[in-house]
Amino acid sequence: MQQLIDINNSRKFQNFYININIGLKIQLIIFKIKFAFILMIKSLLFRGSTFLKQQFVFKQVYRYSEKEQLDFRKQNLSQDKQQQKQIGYETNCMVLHPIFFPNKGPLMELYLAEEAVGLAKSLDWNVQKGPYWKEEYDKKVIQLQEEEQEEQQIEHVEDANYESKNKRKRKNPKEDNRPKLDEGWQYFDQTNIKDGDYIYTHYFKGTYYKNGIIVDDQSDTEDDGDMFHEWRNKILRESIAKSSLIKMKKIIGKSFFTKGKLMDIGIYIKDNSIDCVFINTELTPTQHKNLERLWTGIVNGREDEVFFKKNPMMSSDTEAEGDEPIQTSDYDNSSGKKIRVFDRFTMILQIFAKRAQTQIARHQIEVCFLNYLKTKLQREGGTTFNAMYNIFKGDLMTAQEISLEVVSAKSRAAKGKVQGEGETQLELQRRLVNDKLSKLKKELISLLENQNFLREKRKKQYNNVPTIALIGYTNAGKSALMNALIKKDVVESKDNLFQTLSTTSRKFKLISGQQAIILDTIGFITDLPHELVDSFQSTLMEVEHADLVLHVRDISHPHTEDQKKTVLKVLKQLGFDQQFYTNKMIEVWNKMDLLEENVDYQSALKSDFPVVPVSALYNTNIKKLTQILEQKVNHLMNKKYYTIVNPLNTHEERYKWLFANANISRLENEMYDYKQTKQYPYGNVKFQVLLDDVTFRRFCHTFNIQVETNDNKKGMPPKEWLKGSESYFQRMREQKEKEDQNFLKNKRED
Ligand SMILES: Nc1nc2c(ncn2[C@@H]2O[C@H](COP(=O)(O)OP(=O)(O)OP(=O)(O)O)[C@@H](O)[C@H]2O)c(=O)[nH]1
Ligand SMILES: [Mg+2]
Repeated sequence: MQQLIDINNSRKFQNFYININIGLKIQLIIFKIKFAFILMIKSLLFRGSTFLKQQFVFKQVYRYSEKEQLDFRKQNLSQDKQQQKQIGYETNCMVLHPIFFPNKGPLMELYLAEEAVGLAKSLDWNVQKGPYWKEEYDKKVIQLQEEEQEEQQIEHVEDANYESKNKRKRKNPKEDNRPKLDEGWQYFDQTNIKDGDYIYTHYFKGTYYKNGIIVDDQSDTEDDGDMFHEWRNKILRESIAKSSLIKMKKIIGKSFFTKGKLMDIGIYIKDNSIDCVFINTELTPTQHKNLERLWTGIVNGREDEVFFKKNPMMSSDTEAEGDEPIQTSDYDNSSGKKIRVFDRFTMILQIFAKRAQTQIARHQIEVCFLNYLKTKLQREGGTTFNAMYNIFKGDLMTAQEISLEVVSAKSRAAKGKVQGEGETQLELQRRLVNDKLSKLKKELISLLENQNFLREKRKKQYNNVPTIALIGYTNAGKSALMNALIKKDVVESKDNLFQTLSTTSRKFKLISGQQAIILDTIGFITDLPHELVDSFQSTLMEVEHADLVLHVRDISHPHTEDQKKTVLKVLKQLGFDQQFYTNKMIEVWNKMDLLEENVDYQSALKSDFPVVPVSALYNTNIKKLTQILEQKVNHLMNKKYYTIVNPLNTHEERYKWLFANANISRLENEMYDYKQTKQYPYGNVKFQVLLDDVTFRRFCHTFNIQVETNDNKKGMPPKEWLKGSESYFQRMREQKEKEDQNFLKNKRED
């Protein structure tokens, strides 16, 4: 029994034991599952929180509304200005123009140096004289100038009276020996200016009245009238440019300059309290970084730490012993004054970033900046971003955004909150740059599509309104010419490189009263960094669709021919074909008032393109230019004067149709005849009207009317223009014939 009981007990116990065992196992499994679940939830929560945090930070970075984005630059600009005023701080810049072998010739190099000074002035910086004054170089320039003068004198000896005649002519304009000009053309003469003309001068704008100018208050800006401004004073400007020339016998890979030059410049920077150095070439990221570090070191009295003996391990075939400055690894550059270095790209991009107003222009510049930053980050690494951020922080949204995000990521990492993500700072920067780049590119495409759509719509709506685009080298006077043509001060014209950055369009009336649209565009420059060519392309898209293109040239500029070549080269780079130039282009020779000799009209008219010499500042030949525009536009759009006879009873209806559908503002030579005839029982009206043939046919079709056409040659282009394009086609024909002959000859020889 006991056994039984025992057995029972043991069974019970066994059962009990088994039950417990199973329960425990189940509980253990449940516990394990619970544990795993908790772990999963925990990790999910953790990941979620970091994700949320990222999202939050991301949102925090993109917290700017559209309006705030647009206001962003304005705020920064005003803050910068206030800060500058408070501490009386202005940027002291030194320009260096390196001359490599083979150089472009002394005069050209000097001109490029002058242009570099102009770029620095465009940012309103004080430009200091550079440390290099090469007498030998200067002598060459003088020698060349003397040679030129001698050549001119030899030419003039042939006409012994030339000089004296010329002097007399200038003293007494009444006794005019200059060749007579065709009707409408003018020599530049202050006496051409009439009361009521609107005048633009370097220092103010206003209406000419009784030998004086009534100054336009609005034009009287803060810095106007500063005659001692180094950029406006030609002699000062030239001397600064000359002192900035540096002959480069060799280029050092790491630091660009040799050790000796680096020391010289560094000491000069220190002695002259210079804040930044603009080197007019493209620097590699390493050169850029090293130059900043080395000069900052010298300025802060740590030159001994900056240089030490050449490292024997570093071999170099091309560089002389001791030329390469090598930085000590523990060299600390964080305290003291910081010297900034800019190259051509960072300089031009800065100007663009400061000036761009429209949303498209701002997007283009941000994209350009990010593309540049991307390649720099790839080649150099994390520290590049700080250097770039310092330059662009006030002007570019993306620079600000990336910096904010990097800083917040750093602080998160410092608190140990996002450990394990495994993303280094450089990777984070690269990711951010790529993300923002693709986002901005998408936005830019949609903005451009929208612009295209609007342009097409406008084109359909105003299909008979001609578009005239102004293009040309920067500072040639495009904006001044636009103001002169419209007779209003609509765009800012200043003695600054890249004053205009985005395309501005305005309507104005041609001589016949027909409306035209005029476009002011961004100026071109020699050696435009290739990264910026893309942003030029979309800015100039409007030009491609223009009916007529005015190439505005500063004809008084000593390098006007080089500037012309640059403009044509950039146009070619941008994909404009030869057809574009031969059919649409007129050359406007601006600033003729600054020429020492009068324009030789006969030779001007022999040029390949039709030429119109003007002075936008003094309104010389502006009226003639509008006449020429009218003629050329009429020719290109096939517009003619039609003489139309309307029966009097239907005249009102047809008259209204013409005003609504044709681009006209008046009927010409209207003659009412009230005589009742068989053909016109209520009398008739005869008039002339300027129409393109499509509108004319539409008019005939709508009213089923009889017309007499009278080609009175008002809309025909001057003969010289046809000559211009003829000579081009002639040349092309000759070239083709030559090629054919060569081809045949080669074949025969074979
Ligand atoms: N003497 C003289 N100066 C002129 C004439 N036309 C323009 N200028 C001056 O040339 C400078 C540049 O003129 P802008 O109209 O700004 O030139 P731009 O081609 O629009 O220049 P960007 O917009 O910078 O490309 C200004 O200081 C003008 O006053 C002219 O016919 N004669
Ligand atoms: Mg302009």
